[in-house]
Amino acid sequence: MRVDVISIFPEYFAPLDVSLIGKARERGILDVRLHQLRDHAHDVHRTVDDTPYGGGPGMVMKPGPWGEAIDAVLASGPAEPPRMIVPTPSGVPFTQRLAMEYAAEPWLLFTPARYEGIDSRVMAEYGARMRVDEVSVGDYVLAGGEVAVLVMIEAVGRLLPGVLGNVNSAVDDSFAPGAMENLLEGPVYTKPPEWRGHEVPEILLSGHHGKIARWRRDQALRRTARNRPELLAALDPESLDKHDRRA
Ligand SMILES: COc1cccc(COC(=O)c2cn[nH]c2)c1
Repeated sequence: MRVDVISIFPEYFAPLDVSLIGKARERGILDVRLHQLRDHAHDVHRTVDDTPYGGGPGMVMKPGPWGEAIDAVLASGPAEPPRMIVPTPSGVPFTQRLAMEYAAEPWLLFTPARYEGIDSRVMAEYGARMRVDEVSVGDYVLAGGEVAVLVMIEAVGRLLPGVLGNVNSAVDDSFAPGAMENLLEGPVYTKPPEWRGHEVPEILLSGHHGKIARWRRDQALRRTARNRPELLAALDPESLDKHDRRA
């Protein structure tokens, strides 16, 4: 997969050189290319923002530099354009399902904004010839979209074949489509069996896989009911068996 990122702070993406994503890049599974937006702002101050039409606080990112930067990326790749992803609080929610959809794409282009956002004509211009998604990683406002891009690249990158050692861990993710979809992960434990007076739940040491699966599902239901009750409401009642209703 090829991933292009245009930003005025390319140094924000240094974390993509380490760990899981770093290794995926070394192994050629992921090809991440960073571009400095200011290289496409040609005034003496390399200005990328200006005051908003219609007034209001803050600054808006100018269309000119973005247009030139995006054109340069498109010209450097295959004829089939990338999916363009604009991180914004005003976007559709970024979910595991969307991460899986992106993981199937050959080419992604991330355009993280600073200030109050990008002149809307940029999305209109490119939306005419490719998929442009405005995506939110949460209901809060960041100073810029760079951190949101790191979140999405990590969530997508870990799904690429060969990136995660244990392929099951991605399939078993909470929020991954399937039996446990929309349930939060329950508690996890490892050695030692007793730590500072805290014991590991007996059931997990029993080797009885049926009971262990049942216990884990109960724990997932309890945690979901406590932390994300709205996810339970979304659960299809059919997917809850008679045991669940008791939990
Ligand atoms: C494109 O317009 C804007 C405007 C304001 C901030 C940002 C940066 O993104 C976020 O703050 C964000 C992304 N998901 N959740 C929060 C982009």
